[in-house]
Amino acid sequence: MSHANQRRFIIEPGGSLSGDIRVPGDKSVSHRAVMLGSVAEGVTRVRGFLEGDDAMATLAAMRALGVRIDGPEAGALTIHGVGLHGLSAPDEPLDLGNSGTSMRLLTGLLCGQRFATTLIGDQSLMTRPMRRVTEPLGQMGADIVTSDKGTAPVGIQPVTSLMGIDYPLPMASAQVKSAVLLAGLYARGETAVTEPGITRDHTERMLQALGYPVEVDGPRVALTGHGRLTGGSIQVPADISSAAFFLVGAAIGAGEAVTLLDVGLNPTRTGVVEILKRMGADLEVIAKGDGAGEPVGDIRIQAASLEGIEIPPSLVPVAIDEFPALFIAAACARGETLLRGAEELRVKESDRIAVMATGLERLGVQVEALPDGIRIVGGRLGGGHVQAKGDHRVAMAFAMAGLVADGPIVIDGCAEVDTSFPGFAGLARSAGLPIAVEEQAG
Ligand SMILES: O=C(O)C1=C[C@@H](OP(=O)(O)O)[C@@H](O)[C@H](O)C1
Ligand SMILES: C=C(OP(=O)(O)O)C(=O)O
Repeated sequence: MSHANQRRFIIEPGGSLSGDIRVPGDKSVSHRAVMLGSVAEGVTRVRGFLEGDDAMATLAAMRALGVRIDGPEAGALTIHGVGLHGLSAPDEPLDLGNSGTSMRLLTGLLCGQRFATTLIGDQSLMTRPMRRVTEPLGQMGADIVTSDKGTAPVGIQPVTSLMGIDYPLPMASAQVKSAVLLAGLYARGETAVTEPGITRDHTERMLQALGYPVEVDGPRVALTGHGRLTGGSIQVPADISSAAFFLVGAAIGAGEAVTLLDVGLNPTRTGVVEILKRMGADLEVIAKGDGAGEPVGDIRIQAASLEGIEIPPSLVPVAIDEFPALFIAAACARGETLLRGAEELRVKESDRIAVMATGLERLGVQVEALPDGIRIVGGRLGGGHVQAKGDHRVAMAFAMAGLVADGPIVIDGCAEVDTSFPGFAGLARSAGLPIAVEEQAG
């Protein structure tokens, strides 16, 4: 899971994107499909599963917890669900690699079990904050230990029961919301979470799609423990967070139109579309329907001259993973772009404000990192050597900058791209990005 190898991307100038592009399956939906399919009764068939390291870490964890899962084969999985009470103790700590979603959601799912589990991860994951989940889960009666700093290893001790809580989320986090709701499946009475801003609602949608009643009342989501999930079919849409790199690449470049196919259009994820539109992007969304509670469609986009904007705070949580890509769009826009209220970016796989600001400066962009955001003044992008610091989204964002830079861009620390977007470089090359990959044994 952790990448001993170093990977470098080199992007030569002069590329442009065109054509139809199908990016891999949605990472958030893939995690939830494996977790919920595992604790459902009967068989769940998943299609479009993301075969990236993060979702594969969740899959390996559920197997280690005694669930039989066939596949993945070309994105197809068959999960032989064991029911809410059918998981068994793993033989060793569960290694969740680079994946915050796996660690936080599994802490919720596993804290009401009658066996102990330890969760670990790679260097980046072992520094990410876990108290945000252990605190509310502790209020429910869970027995969880972290390091003094509130980081992994997460040691979960068995308990005989959990109690429901009514929890106001202190930050807009779908991972915390989901962890509490998953623990709520094992709790007495009602478990409710109220969010301060809209966050992705895949957990709620998938619980409902598998027959578990969930009550949604504005920002409050509630469920009652000890019900049943029933296995079903889950079609995972293409990941809008992966599509975002191509949306930005097409918007800033000089190519023809690009169409991103069968992308998940859940309104809790489409902030990137709204922000690009506000910046003046020429894009069209073609809705196609709904698969297991998740809306899907195509997004067609072509180059346009972009304007800097002030990003409305309400769009921050619904575009949270797309900011590295959006910062590249801002660097190519006319005028200034200002992002505030996005302090969560500092606790992702890297400190995305600091790492992006440093890289943009390297490319000659005028940028000011703020405690909770960034100010970017658009202009010409030069070539240069930047560090992705092992952050997949930073690596892919800077790769797209290569479409407009006037010299080559060299990006180090790109191996983790495989966590969310295996095959990124090949797909980007076939769409028109002159990207070369160098692997070095680390
Ligand atoms: O629930 C999820 O699947 C995710 C929630 C977000 O994290 P936070 O809950 O920390 O905002 C997001 O950044 C992450 O990539 C995936
Ligand atoms: C923040 C991300 O993921 P996670 O929290 O699961 O590591 C991401 O994919 O951008």
